[in-house]
Amino acid sequence: MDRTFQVDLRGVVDLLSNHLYASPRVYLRELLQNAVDALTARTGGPPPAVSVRTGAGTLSVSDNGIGLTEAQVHELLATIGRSGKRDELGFARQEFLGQFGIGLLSAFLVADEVRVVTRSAAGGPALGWVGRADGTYRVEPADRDEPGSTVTLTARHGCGQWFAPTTVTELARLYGSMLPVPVTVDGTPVTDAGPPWRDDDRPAGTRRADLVGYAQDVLGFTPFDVIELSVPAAGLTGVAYVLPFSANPAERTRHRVYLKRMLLAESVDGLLPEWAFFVRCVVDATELRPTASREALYADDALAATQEAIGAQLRGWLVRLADTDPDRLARFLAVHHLGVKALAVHDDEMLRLVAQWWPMETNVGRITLAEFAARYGQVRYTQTADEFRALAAVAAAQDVPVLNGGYTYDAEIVARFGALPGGPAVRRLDPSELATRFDPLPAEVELPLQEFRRTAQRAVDELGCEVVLRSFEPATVPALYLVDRSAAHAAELQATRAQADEVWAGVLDAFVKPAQQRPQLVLNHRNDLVRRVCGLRDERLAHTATQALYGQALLLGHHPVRPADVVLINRSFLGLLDAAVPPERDERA
Ligand SMILES: Nc1ncnc2c1ncn2[C@@H]1O[C@H](COP(=O)(O)OP(=O)(O)OP(=O)(O)O)[C@@H](O)[C@H]1O
Repeated sequence: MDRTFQVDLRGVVDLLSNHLYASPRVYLRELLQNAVDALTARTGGPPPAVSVRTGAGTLSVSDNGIGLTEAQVHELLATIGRSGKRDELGFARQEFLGQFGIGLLSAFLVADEVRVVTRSAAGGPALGWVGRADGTYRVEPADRDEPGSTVTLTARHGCGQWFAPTTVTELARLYGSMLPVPVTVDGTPVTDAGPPWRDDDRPAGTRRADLVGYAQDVLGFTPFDVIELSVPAAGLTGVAYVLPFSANPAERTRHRVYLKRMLLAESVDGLLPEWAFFVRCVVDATELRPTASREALYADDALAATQEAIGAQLRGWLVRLADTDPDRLARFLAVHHLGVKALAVHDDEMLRLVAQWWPMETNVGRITLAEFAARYGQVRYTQTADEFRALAAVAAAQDVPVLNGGYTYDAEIVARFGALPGGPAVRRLDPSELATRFDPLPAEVELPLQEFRRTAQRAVDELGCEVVLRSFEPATVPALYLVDRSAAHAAELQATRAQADEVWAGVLDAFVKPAQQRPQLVLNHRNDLVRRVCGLRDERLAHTATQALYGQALLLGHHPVRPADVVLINRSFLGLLDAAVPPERDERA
């Protein structure tokens, strides 16, 4: 014989209270929702109304909706998981908020007893249904003249705070302020005229002021701008508020979502594409599905399509702003450039927007990528901010414009900009290419310095570096340490090899090709100090001074400092100190 499952209601209530819902406060939402659904189901009745009343340890929600017949009371109220809001095939019916057939159970989060007095609009007598948290119920005759239902809860011991009039009013307003039927709590209306973005005959200025006012009251900020959203396929309308402050890109922004005008939750995830962290949305949708807890959106194709559609509308706003109000766009970018740049890494249109409007750091001032390309034809950039700091001034003096690609996304954006059809030639600055622009010394200056050059070379030989004497601007820079990129790569391999075991070192050897060029220590003969060092007669001091110049150039360029470099920097520092401090006086003299 087939038997049916038995359900232990205490277990189910525990499941709901501790695992499904985040807070018992949802009980009021479920009651309001049932009342609204009952009104939706009734056609041709009196004007719909929902009234919530608070009493001593009780709360009741009345509607003049469709009501229930005796058969429905047994079938729908007393059967967990049975809902009158599904069609013959068992699908959730579009027009209703409820669908799972478990919402009423949430009343047991705060009450031991739930009493429903109902009279069906289809006729028949009024009935009372009393359900208890222990899983028993009874049906009894009751008094009620008009069709509709009143659900009354009696507070469980210790749950009185959920029945306090101020709490009830607050919750009713939170969940129900946008509902399409009037709701009152103890006679006071809690429903507004509808969503602030509704289409009605308000003058445009008033409508805008309402939208801004809503953000101020409910979200707590004055938006930079308000973008109206509409995604017909999801039955979605609403607004995206552009944040007036910068948001953390790693933190997903959460949005206030209403489903059929009932608040789903105040911080819903997954409504917008990840890059859109510069807005907070408030939306109402009819075609998106809630999860069973009704606190999040169900991640299905409809949600994915909605995400994409909202993303497109935000992009559209940005593009329009660029076309119509560049000053405002500049102000927007000053706050939200990270988000837009993150987008530009994948999206050509945003890439053009950033290139055209976002001023980047260069050694010819802050200018946009587009202007930089237009002015100089080709775009040279550094991969890191350190590299930029070390070389910007020297490159500028050689008339080599360089852009700092060290900020988040900038190097990627520059490289992608070059790859656009018709984009400029783009290349990473190769430091060794700067050296080719430095002036060689005239023969009559160079020749007498041969001896010094050999001494200097010996001083840094063990570090694999080549000493070069040149003359360049700015004269304030005494020495530059320049590594061309293939040399930098070879140096890294060498360092790894030194730490690797034999077998691994053998493998690495296969990759170590002779570097085309060793790193260069370029001494600037235009610099006064360097000229004096070149003229030193004392070979030991010249040796130490060269090592000191090497250390200074290494540190200034933020180059990696190896153990051998540390030893040398130390030695040269002490050596110079030794030369500078007068010797101890001989007391006997
Ligand atoms: N105020 C009411 N008027 C008429 N019928 C009601 C009322 N409240 C509950 N019902 C009936 O009881 C059924 C069960 O309600 P319950 O809230 O448990 O589930 P639901 O609203 O169908 O779905 P969900 O779990 O998604 O809320 C409803 O489908 C509805 O038919």
